[in-house]
Amino acid sequence: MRSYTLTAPAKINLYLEIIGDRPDGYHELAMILQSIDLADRIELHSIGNDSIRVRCDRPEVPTDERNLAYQAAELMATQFPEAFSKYGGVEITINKHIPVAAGLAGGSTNAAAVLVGIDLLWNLGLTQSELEELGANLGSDVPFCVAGGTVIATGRGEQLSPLPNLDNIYIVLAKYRSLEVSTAWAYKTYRQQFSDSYVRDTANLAARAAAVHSGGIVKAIFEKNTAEIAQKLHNDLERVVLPAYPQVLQLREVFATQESVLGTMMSGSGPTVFALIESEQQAQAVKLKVRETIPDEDLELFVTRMTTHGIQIVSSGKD
Ligand SMILES: C[C@](O)(CO)[C@H](O)COP(=O)(O)OP(=O)(O)OC[C@H]1O[C@@H](n2ccc(N)nc2=O)[C@H](O)[C@@H]1O
Ligand SMILES: Nc1ncnc2c1ncn2[C@@H]1O[C@H](COP(=O)(O)OP(=O)(O)OP(=O)(O)O)[C@@H](O)[C@H]1O
Repeated sequence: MRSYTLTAPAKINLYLEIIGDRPDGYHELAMILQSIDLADRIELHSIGNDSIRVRCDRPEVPTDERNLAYQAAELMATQFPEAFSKYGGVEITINKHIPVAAGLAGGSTNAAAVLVGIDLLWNLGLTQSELEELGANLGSDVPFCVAGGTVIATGRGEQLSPLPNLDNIYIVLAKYRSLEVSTAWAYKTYRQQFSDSYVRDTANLAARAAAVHSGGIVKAIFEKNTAEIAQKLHNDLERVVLPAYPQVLQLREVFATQESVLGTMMSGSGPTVFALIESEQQAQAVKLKVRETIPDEDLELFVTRMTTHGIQIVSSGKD
């Protein structure tokens, strides 16, 4: 039986602008997504029957069909029934390092790793864009998780165009373990409160989304100007999440007062807040300072950095 081990990195949103609503109930977005060097480890084993099994070292993560990795395997089985019956089922073991329900695309990146891994296990030879297209059926962040790196994402998040890769920028992440924010709630509340500012003329949506291409942060990314990138961070969802979750607002404020923090923002629909920092040493010092300021054990802090890659294969085997 064959097996693959892959790493599945988390993402942060350097930019998230809500442009309008869509007939499918989702929102039209202009985002810049960035892979970070904090990754789950996913093992895939072919098993000799037609079942899909998921195991995870975090008890709070469901291992049944609610798990996005399970859904990814099920999607592959449905799309490629001949390969499924030829190679048999799959056992997926997830070692979590990415905080759960954090706005860091933890489930989405696990699903992306399963798509990439099953493509290999079943010798399907799918292209990256075919894998991204399959991923869009599972969630808006999944296509980006297949691609990785530094990317502009438009549509509902699934239309990707690559940017020059960023790396060597350090990040401190802060998340309260027990705090979860529903993504659906965040978008719904935004729509209720701020839909006046939406672009109503759908013909203009693409033009408005493209405006981000020439926007300040994209220019800063092309110039690899870290301080400028950090100044241009933006997330519309902060407008609904910060007032509703004072702890998230406090993290933003604590990061903003640290001298070596170049910029700080909430990632996705939260509740994780990140800070961009020039060096690892400074990032470690910021982590210590935040810990001192908020000595709450519920607060998780991570030092990580931007990375240029998405899903990576660590090893393969036959048993
Ligand atoms: C907040 C982000 O993580 C930023 O990258 C994404 O926009 C959300 O990505 P995701 O969790 O993969 O989202 P999905 O699983 O597709 O959708 C979760 C819920 O978020 C809302 N949603 C999501 C994406 C989008 N463009 N518009 C939306 O309104 C929908 O209510 C949906 O029911
Ligand atoms: N493989 C998975 N890993 C983590 N959570 C999962 C997974 N599959 C399903 N879930 C469920 O999805 C919910 C959201 O978890 P996840 O870590 O994906 O959130 P997130 O980082 O906020 O995602 P996103 O940034 O894409 O909105 C959790 O409450 C969990 O029960």
